[in-house]
Amino acid sequence: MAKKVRKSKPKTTTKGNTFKLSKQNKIILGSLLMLFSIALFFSFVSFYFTWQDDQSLLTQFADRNKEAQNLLNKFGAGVSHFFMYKGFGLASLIFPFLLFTTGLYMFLSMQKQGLLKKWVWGLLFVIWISIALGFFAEAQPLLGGLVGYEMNDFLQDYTGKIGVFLLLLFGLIFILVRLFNITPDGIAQYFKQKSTSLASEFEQKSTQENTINSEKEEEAPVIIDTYTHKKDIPSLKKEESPDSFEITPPVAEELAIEVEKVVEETEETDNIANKLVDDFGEFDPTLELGNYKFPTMELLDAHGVSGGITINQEELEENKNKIVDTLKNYKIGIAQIKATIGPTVTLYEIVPEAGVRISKIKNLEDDIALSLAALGIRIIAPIPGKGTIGIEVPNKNATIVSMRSVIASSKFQKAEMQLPIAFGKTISNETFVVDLAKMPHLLMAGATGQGKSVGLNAVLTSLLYKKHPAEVKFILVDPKKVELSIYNKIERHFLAKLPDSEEAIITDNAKVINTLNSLCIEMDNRYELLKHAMVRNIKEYNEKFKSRKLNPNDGHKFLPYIVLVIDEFADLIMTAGKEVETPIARLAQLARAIGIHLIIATQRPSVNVITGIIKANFPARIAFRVTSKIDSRTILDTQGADQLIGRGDMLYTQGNDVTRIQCAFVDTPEVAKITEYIGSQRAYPEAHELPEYVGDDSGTSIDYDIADRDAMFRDAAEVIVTAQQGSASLIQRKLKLGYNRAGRIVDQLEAAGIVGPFEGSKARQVLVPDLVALDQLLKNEGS
Ligand SMILES: Nc1ncnc2c1ncn2[C@@H]1O[C@H](COP(=O)(O)OP(=O)(O)OP(=O)(O)O)[C@@H](O)[C@H]1O
Repeated sequence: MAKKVRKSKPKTTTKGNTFKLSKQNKIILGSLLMLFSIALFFSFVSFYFTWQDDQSLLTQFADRNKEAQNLLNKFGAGVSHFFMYKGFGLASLIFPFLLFTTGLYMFLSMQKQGLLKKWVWGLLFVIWISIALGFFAEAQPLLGGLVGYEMNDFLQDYTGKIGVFLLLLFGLIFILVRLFNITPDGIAQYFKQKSTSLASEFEQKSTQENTINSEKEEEAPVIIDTYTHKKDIPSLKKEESPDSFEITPPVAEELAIEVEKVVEETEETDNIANKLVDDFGEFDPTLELGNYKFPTMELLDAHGVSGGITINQEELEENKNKIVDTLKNYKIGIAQIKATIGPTVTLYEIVPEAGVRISKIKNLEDDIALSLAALGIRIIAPIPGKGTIGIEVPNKNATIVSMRSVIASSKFQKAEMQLPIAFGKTISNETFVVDLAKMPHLLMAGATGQGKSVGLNAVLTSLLYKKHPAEVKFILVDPKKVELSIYNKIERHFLAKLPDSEEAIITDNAKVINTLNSLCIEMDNRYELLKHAMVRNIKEYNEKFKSRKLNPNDGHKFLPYIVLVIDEFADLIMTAGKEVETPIARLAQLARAIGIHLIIATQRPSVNVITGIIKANFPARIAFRVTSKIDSRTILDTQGADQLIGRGDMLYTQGNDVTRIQCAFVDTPEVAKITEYIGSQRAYPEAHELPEYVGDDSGTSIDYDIADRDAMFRDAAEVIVTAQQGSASLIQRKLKLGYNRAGRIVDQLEAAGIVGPFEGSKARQVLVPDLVALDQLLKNEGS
């Protein structure tokens, strides 16, 4: 990981409009500015003494024989002439100071907030001084420069000398009040303070004198009354002692309170993260395959469709008449009729005459369909949110919606989604794009030969066109063994698999169970990471990781989305039943936040395949044509899928609304070309590895044979003894093992007498004090 960090090239990054420099560049630029400002300062100062001599030189810069008197020679003479003579005169001296400060800010990487203020005030000063000098030292135009002279000239033309004077005075007041915070109150306060301090000084002096006097008086002889024997205490007693002198504090009103600005402390982790981002730029997960090229549009076929949909006027008229006549038979008058032509069906929207109840039309749905005598008619009464009645009539010549056209659509290209999928086109010919991450899982059903596999390919193709291999991984389950095998070529780019499996595409049902359980472990691990990172979902987690706020040494890493595709779910449920259903249900319930999404396709949408628990967790569903109304209800909870015309004609629902879509068509050779294109590029060393899962049948008996011990047994024992903490998660982390395997090793450690028995939530006690004792124990065991 550290390697990757070092590799990340950009020293400067542009993020939005902010321009960030690396620390080294700041030092370089800062020192350049400081040195330049010093050069400017010297040339400006020497300009005052040399300008007359150098004036003739200004037109002869190219002549190398001529030398200027300015300390910085021709450069100094030229720049100074520009700034001082043609510019602001003496006030130009402020520029080197501003530049020097800017350089210093950069050099020390200080916060930039105060700098802008300095520049604004600096420029105001420059203008004010230049005008003021132009006004008061009219005889010496060099002091105010050309700007000062011209501005004075201009202002005097309009306001006269007095006007300019008043304007200058106002400028001075403005600067004094705003910049130095000098107010009449402040001045009064200042004099008051002065007078009080003078008074107290005076008092102090007089106190000193008093004490001297009293000392003197104390020395005076005490006169004792011979009659009363009372000491005649000198009159001093009656006088107030100087100690009782009261200093009246200034009245609160007169005190101007100055509020110190609270400087917000920034969190240290942020600082470190910001520094890392400054130095290395944001973490780029795609860097390892930095040269990866997304598949091009040429790989997809247009399927003979060049333009949009052709409108067959005759057909439109014919269908309209049929609808009007049919409805007339049922005594339903039509006030208005409108047609929207889609790729496979045309939607006729009808506004019935006033007084016709929509429920009447709804009841006649089947009869109307029969009268229209066409396959695939669907009546929507009323169209949700419109109050019209829709009758979908299939076009005589359906237009194929090519994958190329939907991928090329700006809706898909501009989609700012996490996992955008272009399914096809709606009835109004709009490209239909949805976010798989929002679904968050998808159920697809349809009778055989109606377009499921094409639909799955459309989903996968959409993701391949939009996502980098670092961002998404697929787990493909294909019991039919042939449908998804073309994706083998992108194994090391886009596929994820179990550690020891050879094939990345899973065709064996037993392996599916292991994979699903492994995904559950991955889910738990990811939740653990999210918890430590204190974020709620994968998007926030990855953003935090990219901005280098999460330390890879704590196990944090960039998390790709994982999309699990199961092509024939019915087959799986029939053979594995609960063993498959339980992890699927768990994943479906919990995996959405951590970026694991399921796509399940099935031919047989019966209730024992799509069980209640699965349905409850798959709100997004797609139905291709099915054979019965019951099947349609099983998938969509409504009928309609039985009236589709097949060949990619589908209904999509994500909650209540049902949308009719013509699925985009992508043929197997096209997919092969895409996978070939991706597969021929540089890849990761191997497919993305899922956590290891060892099935329960491997047994967890406590009587382990020494020979049956796990290969990592000794390493695990050393980890446990060194840390003196008997926990499976420690082994898991340190040795990068799956949860189950680590659990099994802990059992073996218990059997070997290295750790104590299970103690509930507490870690097990470690019975071996150190590595020497462990070595001894294992040696004795062997002998
Ligand atoms: N979107 C589409 N546009 C045009 N034709 C399509 C579309 N989808 C499918 N078809 C046609 O239907 C045929 C069967 O499609 P597909 O192989 O996807 O069916 P399926 O439902 O997966 O069948 P099975 O379950 O037997 O595998 C395709 O070969 C193609 O000719």
